[in-house]
Amino acid sequence: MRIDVVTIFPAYLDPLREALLGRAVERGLLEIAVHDLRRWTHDVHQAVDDAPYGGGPGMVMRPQVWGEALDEVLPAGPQPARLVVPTPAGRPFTQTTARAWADEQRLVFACGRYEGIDERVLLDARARGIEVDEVSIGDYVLVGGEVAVLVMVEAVARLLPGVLGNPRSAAEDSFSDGLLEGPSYTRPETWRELAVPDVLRGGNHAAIARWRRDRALERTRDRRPDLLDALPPDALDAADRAV
Ligand SMILES: N#Cc1c(-c2ccc3ccn(Cc4ccc(CN5CCOCC5)cc4)c3c2)n[nH]c1N
Repeated sequence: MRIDVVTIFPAYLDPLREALLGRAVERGLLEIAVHDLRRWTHDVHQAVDDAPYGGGPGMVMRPQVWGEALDEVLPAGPQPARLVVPTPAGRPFTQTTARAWADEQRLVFACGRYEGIDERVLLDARARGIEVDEVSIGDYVLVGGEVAVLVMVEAVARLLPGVLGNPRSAAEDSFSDGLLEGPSYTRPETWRELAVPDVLRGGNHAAIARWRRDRALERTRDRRPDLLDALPPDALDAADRAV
């Protein structure tokens, strides 16, 4: 997979060169290119924004600059590419979204700032046959799209073959069975007079699996009852419903 990110703050994306993602790039499992949007300005001030038509708070990012940038980064023509535009007004970005995008050959992320990008940039991209997803990573307001891109790139990249050391991790993700994962423990057996639950120290794998599912059900019911409501009717058996 190749990922391109267009931003006026390229350094915000430096974390993509670190740790797991950095190693995946070094191993050729993933290509990441970050582009400074100001490269496509032509004025001495490198202006990327202007006042909004119709008035209102803040500034809007100019279509000309974005148009030239995306013409170069995401040229027209038959290519399987998806343009992702983070925005507070976007559809929710979820694990389902991440899984779908993990099958793409190319993802191009457009990081807005100010009050966002002139709508015509998205209309023009769609008119050029490009899939455009406007997505939000959560119900809170950020200052720009860069942090959202870090979140989304990590969520997608960890699903790519070979990126995670243990492929089971992605397969057994929290949300993979529709539930939050329960508590985890490691050595020592007792720490500050707090002991690891006995069941986890025994060898009864069926009992351990049952205990873990019970804790996941309890946690999901307590913290995310909406996930329980979204489960298919046959997702919970009698033992689950007894928790
Ligand atoms: N993903 C994601 C995000 C973002 C996000 C993503 C991309 C950009 C680009 C610019 N911004 C700043 C911004 C703030 C507020 C508003 C709304 N305005 C409407 C008029 O009244 C004032 C407020 C618009 C733009 C961004 C924020 N925030 N939260 C998420 N989950």
